[in-house]
Amino acid sequence: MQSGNYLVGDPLSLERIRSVLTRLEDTIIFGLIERAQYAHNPRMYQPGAFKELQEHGFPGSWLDWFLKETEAFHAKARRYTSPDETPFTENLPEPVLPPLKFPEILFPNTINANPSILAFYVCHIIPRITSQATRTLAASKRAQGILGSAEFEDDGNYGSAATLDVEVLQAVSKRVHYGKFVSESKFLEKPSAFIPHILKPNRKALEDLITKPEVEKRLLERLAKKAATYSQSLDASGTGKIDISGVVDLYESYIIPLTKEVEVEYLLHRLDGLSEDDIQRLANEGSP
Ligand SMILES: O=C(O)C(=O)C[C@]1(C(=O)O)C=C[C@@H](O)C=C1
Repeated sequence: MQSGNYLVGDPLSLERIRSVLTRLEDTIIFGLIERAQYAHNPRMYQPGAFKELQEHGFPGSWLDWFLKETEAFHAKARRYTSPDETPFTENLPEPVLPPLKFPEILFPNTINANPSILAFYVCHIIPRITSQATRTLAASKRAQGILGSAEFEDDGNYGSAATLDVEVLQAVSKRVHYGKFVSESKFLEKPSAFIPHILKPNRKALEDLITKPEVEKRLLERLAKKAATYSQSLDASGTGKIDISGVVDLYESYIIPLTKEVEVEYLLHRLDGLSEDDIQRLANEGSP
């Protein structure tokens, strides 16, 4: 897998976790650059827009269908038995192989941010990153004397575009849900700092504890550099193929805030079902 082997190394070292997040940046940026070659193709995201799918008994959108089919196949190869993978769809088939034994690193939880990821991707990211491809298509259609804005938005490459959408969504999902590992690592570093705000739930205090402004600042700077570099090296014309501020905004407005939401949500449930003695023991662990 492109983003590291979950079974290798200390899974709770913050350094290791951040290196996984950094590698996922590359996967996400490359995926977006590839997706931006194609037009927006809005009908891919509208439930019922393809009568062919409805005829096959599938009521969702073209993208929903791609997610369902891709995840069904990956589930059989036991992708979703791994604690760092979260599917977008439900009722997936059982793996054909016996389960792998994963070390129990995370506190049991049911956090799933995928509905929010899918919504912001479809409503904000896709229209923004494809606007350049749409403009190019519009110019070429205009040169051929074809007018009408619907034409500009749709290049008919539904299979290629949806394949890339699924890849980007899976990478973003993995990245955001890695917030659980970040939280576990930070919690175990100093349980006594978190426990009072979990027992008397205080989201703001927990968010302040997990927030590292200097890490976020470095990340956004690195991201702008990477997007500019990769975009140029992939584009023969040298004009750059992706809206760089769009990539930075994706992280600043959606990916980082959602990762933090996952971190806080995870912490709020970190003591569920533990006895007072267990909690006391945890609280004493981080103390001198
Ligand atoms: O690296 C961390 O400590 C994280 O919690 C991850 C992350 C991020 O999403 O990149 C989120 C919150 C922090 O403010 C910094 C970075």
